[in-house]
Amino acid sequence: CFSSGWETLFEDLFSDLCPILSSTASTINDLMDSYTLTEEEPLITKELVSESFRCGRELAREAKQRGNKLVRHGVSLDACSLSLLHFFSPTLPGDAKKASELSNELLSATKILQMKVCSNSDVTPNTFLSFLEHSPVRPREVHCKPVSVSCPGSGKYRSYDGTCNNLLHPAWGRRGAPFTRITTPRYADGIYAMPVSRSGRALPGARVLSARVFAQRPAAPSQLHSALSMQWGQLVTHDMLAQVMETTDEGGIQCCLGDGRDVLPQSMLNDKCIPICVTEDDPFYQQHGVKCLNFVRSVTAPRDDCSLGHAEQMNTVTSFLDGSALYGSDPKLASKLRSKCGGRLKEETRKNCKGGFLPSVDDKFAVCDLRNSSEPCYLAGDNRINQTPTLAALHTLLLREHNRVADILSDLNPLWNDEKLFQEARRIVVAEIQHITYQEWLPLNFGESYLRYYRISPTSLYSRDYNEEVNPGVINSFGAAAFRYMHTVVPDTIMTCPAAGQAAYLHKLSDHYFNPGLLEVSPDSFDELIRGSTMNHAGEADPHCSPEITNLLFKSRNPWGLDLLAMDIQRGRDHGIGSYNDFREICGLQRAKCFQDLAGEISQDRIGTLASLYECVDDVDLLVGAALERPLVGSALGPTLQCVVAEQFYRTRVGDRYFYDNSEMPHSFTPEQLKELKKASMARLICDNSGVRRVQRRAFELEGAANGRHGCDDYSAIPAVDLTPWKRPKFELYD
Ligand code: HEM
Ligand SMILES: [Ca+2]
Repeated sequence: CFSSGWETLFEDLFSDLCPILSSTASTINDLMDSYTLTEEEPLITKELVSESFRCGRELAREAKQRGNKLVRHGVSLDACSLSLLHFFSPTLPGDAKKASELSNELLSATKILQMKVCSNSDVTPNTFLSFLEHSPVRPREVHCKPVSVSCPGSGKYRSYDGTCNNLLHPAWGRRGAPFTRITTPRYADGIYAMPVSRSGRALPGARVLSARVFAQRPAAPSQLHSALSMQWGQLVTHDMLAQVMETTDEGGIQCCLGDGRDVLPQSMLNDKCIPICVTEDDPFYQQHGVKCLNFVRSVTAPRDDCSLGHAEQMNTVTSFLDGSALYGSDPKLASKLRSKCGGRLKEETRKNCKGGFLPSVDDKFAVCDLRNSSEPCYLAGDNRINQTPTLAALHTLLLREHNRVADILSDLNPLWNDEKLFQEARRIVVAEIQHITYQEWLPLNFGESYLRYYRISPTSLYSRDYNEEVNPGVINSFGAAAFRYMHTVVPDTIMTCPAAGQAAYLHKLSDHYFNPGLLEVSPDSFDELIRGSTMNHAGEADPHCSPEITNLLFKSRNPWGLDLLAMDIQRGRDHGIGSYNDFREICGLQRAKCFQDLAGEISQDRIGTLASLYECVDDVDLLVGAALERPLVGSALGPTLQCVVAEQFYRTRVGDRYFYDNSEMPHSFTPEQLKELKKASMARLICDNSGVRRVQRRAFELEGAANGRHGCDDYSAIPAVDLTPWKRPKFELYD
């Protein structure tokens, strides 16, 4: 198939996989020359698959070496670049890095095989990919780990990395798993190339969409939700998913000239770069002469069986809502976070402060944006911990809760050792996180009656809904599009409030990215920050965002920053998320044939905006189209986003064997214990773990006539979880 006209195939290959790899063309030529097919042979032979894999491996390795070489020649993010902050959080552990490299090899192999097969027959690229989905093709040379997960032990407690939750499919939901999908991906070549419009032309730029759709009006404050509700949402996100960007062995990848003046020339561009272009008439960036925002593709993961096929991105944390942001998603980090005494997590004490603080990270300047080394920078189970002070404060609250629970358990059962105390405290805190999320946070944000109707929130004391056929893995479109709509509720300020009745301070969010110093300005700072988040308004859930995130994200000391909404749109494309129309269809709405068909869900002026930006209704990105839908009653979301978000939280509950209210499992809580756990609330977490003494009963909602403040000692208003049911008979060590 490569004997005639294959030079043009290589042009395609290079533009899709490694656009600037022309230097390696000769290597590929040699490799391809060895391909010959006879009429009698089947279209995809074992030899052909092996050759494609060998060739794909070669290509991927050359691309990697080229990336490293570019860095050695000075194409790298400099130490004070704000784009570097975007890379602060994600670092890939060794095993994940290996998996990502294998995935790049498999993707290149798939591309080569596709080109080979399609140019040699009348098979279309899409038919080829459907064939691969239905009859997995796996190169013999590949060695896959996940298939060999073994599950020893009684399994009373969750593993750290999520393996063995599902005994039939022990790899489901694990750290490092590929995201799952509910629609066909929209890659231009069906495999990995960035999507284009129906006509084949480029889609509208992500920044143009962000500026025209999301930033065209100032964001309004919510009249119902407190900033704490937004913060819990981000914590839930960080528990369930983390995509990380590709890096070279030397560090973050640079795609723009240092000061954002332009995209790097092709010859200097890493093939994982997908920079966000800024137009000359940009309402904000034009005054700073910025034309390029650094952006890099997400790390991909091989399929569980290492077969060929389209790209699937890697979830680097456990998909379960299992406290992994607090405890870590891998045993090594989990062990580092433990004090190994009394079942406690490591904490640091501060002069004149009663409560503990998260431990300090080893290399503060590598992950925080500090002025000097005396400022705090924390270590937690999730490496995005230092992104904002309110996120760090919520982590601290949970750390304190774990240690509080461990201390009480230790008093109740003095013979329990560190391991038993730790695992039981972890089990209780994870149950509290699940309860607060499913009974308090989800209903408030997405509508109580809807969630009950679709059995997303459990209704009776125990539930018997665990289903081992339900994959708890995070759906790609949930993480790379739908749930990111909640970026619209990020307020532009952080509030600290000395005490009820005293004047509160508002701090600009953009002055505090990657610097959690606000927690420790004075001995009362932590309490002031927690009190402030219960009093500050979240943003309204409408398609308008704060400039603090659309112009000034991670700005550090610069006059401009990144644009989170543009990043969300670009990320959706990077992950090949299906179009808005694809999702309308699977969510039970009519597929629109023209823009006007959207009128049932989207107002006329917003349809006009979409039509002015996109060539064709099929081109509309999921996040952009769905964000413009009228919200459902009681929910922040319109029908399409609601469908994706609800599907995810259904899977997260029903696909988790350890979900806190599952009955009839060896690890189920007793009825007395479960009744206590169901008293957990955000307000009680605050009361038990901070110096805040008065708080509204429903802390995710602002204080109001129907949600007055109560003293923390008012246990009928803010019930406490009584841990007495965990007391075991004196001589029973472990059950
Ligand atoms: C101050 C508040 C927040 C900031 C600064 C922030 C920032 C970010 C950043 C920088 C990313 C990565 C973008 C990329 O590279 O693609 C991200 C991803 C994401 N955010 Fe937020 N976010 C905030 C709040 C929230 C909230 C409240 C939610 C939901 C309730 C949320 C949901 C998500 C989701 C689902 C992702 C994708 C995560 C992943 O794939 O790793 N974020 N956010
Ligand atoms: Ca998790």
